[in-house]
Amino acid sequence: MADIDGTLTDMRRQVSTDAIAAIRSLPVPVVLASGNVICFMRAASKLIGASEAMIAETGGVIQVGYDAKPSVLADIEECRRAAALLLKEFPGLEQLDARYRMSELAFRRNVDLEKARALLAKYYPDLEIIDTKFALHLKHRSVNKGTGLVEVARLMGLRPEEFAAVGDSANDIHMFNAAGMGLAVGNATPEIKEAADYVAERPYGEGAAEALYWLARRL
Ligand SMILES: O=C(O)COP(=O)(O)O
Ligand SMILES: [Mg+2]
Repeated sequence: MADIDGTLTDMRRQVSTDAIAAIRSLPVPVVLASGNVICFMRAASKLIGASEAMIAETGGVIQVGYDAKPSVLADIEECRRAAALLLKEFPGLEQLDARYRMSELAFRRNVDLEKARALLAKYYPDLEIIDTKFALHLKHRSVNKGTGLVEVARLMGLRPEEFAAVGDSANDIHMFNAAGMGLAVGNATPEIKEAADYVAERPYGEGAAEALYWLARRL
């Protein structure tokens, strides 16, 4: 399982050719797991050479098979109602690729996160806001990359513990917990490094390649 932004990419979201080469060299399928929308994931998986199983919208959407129908695992309507409240309270808040989202909503990181979280806790306790360092995600607490991994593993006929996960930030913690092994890139947050079995010395895609080659030596 590989996170995309901040793990295979740099902060400009440009993918690392080192990370792509490492993914293609692995003798096991690589499932991309991201906060990105499913149409982006489908194209990214194909171009990178990852498997046909994908986790999008931080576990809210999964798809196994490029031409399969995506499974939407959380109801976006409650997120829409909460977003209307947040947009009223924080007029500068900017939504990201709203048209393509099916289970959660994403925003640019230009809001007072603590105030937004306090408002959400009061009116929408089943929702949370996750900061990935690339975007804020307004999502159901019931789904995450860990629940996505459990479901994708089931569909692939594998156990979640048979997976290793590589990631960088807050929305990767549940997949670290569900997978058998967690690998952090050098730029990962302290929380992710703490939860990892291996912490790469190098950051971003170079760190992902380093971690994946370390993993390959143990397969
Ligand atoms: O969509 C984001 O904000 C981050 O995406 P990621 O899960 O690939 O890091
Ligand atoms: Mg990331």
